[in-house]
Amino acid sequence: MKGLFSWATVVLLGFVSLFFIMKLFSYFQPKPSLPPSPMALPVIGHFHLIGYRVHQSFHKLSAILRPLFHVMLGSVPFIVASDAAAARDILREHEKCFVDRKTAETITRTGSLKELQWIRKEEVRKLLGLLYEKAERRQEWTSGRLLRGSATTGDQMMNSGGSDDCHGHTERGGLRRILWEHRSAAAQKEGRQGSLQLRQSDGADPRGGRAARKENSVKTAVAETIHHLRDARREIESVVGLSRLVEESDVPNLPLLHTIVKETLRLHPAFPIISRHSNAPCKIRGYSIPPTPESRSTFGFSRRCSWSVGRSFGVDVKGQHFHLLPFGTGRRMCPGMSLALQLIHTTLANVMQCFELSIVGGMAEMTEGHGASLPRAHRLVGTPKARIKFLP
Ligand code: HEM
Repeated sequence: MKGLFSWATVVLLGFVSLFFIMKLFSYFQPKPSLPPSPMALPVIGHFHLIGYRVHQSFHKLSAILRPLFHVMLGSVPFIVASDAAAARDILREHEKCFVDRKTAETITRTGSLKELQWIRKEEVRKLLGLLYEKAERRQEWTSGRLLRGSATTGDQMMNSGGSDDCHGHTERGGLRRILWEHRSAAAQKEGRQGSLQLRQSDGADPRGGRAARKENSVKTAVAETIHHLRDARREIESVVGLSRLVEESDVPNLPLLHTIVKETLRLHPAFPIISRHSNAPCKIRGYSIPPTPESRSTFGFSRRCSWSVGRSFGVDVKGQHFHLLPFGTGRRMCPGMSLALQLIHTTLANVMQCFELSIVGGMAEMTEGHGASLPRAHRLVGTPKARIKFLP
């Protein structure tokens, strides 16, 4: 028993001295000067400061530590940029260091968007058909259930056009086929730019992720729009009239609709945190950023502008203005942006044109839920009343 006790003491002393020797070594190693951070706890780092809604936790920290700070998620440093200038430094000035992300490859070609317009039209009509049905039966509608169909359009476009299945459940359909055909050629190219781009996407289920993002944006836009329906509808009626449905080609002539969508993306970004890995050491604002996982939050700076119905506030959502980056920017920005914007605008315009929507309870509850694609915490439940009937 006595021998066992002395062995345990020797092992324990060994571990303690190893710990102190390692500490001593690390003390003399040159350290990168990371941006400031709040007080960290041993082992867990800053996990105790991060809540369910990670972007909101970053936003709170950025009120004290803006514009650039770091948090330790366990032993992993996360650099967070929380204003437009810092985001610009990272995403434009040092873009080459932050183009990395993990896993699956995806490809996009701008021409395909036009070719596959029929799918989007079909999906929007399906949604309108469902709403007409609900209106006739005087049933309530739940945004989640109604929009699930249209949210799969992106996925259909990725797949459709395959030789044996027009809705393309084959690996070589549609954009996926284009990806297949061009992957090897594109991989050999040095500059991966132009209308054909080789990209990587994050997440274990990228298709589910982007469908959810678009679906959430349409739902939130519907909820936001309900407050500004009358003006938006007047605009649609003066531009398109009452004899036909709004088409994609009408969208550029509907500035109020654009403002509503833009404001929705600003107030409720479908993707509030965009994370990139740094693939090379770089210096930003005097801080040394090591080649480790890095992240920035669009949340802090995307809510600065004020709601302005009726006029666009001169900021675009296509990655040019670092105040508002719902689709990211640069080489790794969202390749589904044009598709998502087309769908959000036309779906919203068609719903506004055809239906009078009222929300059960009177007001839309806009509290944020949690999840990477930021769903709303409460479902939007309402009652549709048909204004004009276009479908048979
Ligand atoms: C409202 C809808 C959407 C929003 C707000 C959105 C937002 C984003 C954002 C912020 C990124 C990261 C960009 C960056 O790091 O700079 C991204 C990446 C991506 N998005 Fe979207 N997205 C939407 C819809 C879609 C759709 C419909 C598709 C496909 C059909 C799509 C496909 C992708 C892919 C493949 C990536 C990864 C790109 C890469 O890593 O290079 N997204 N998206």
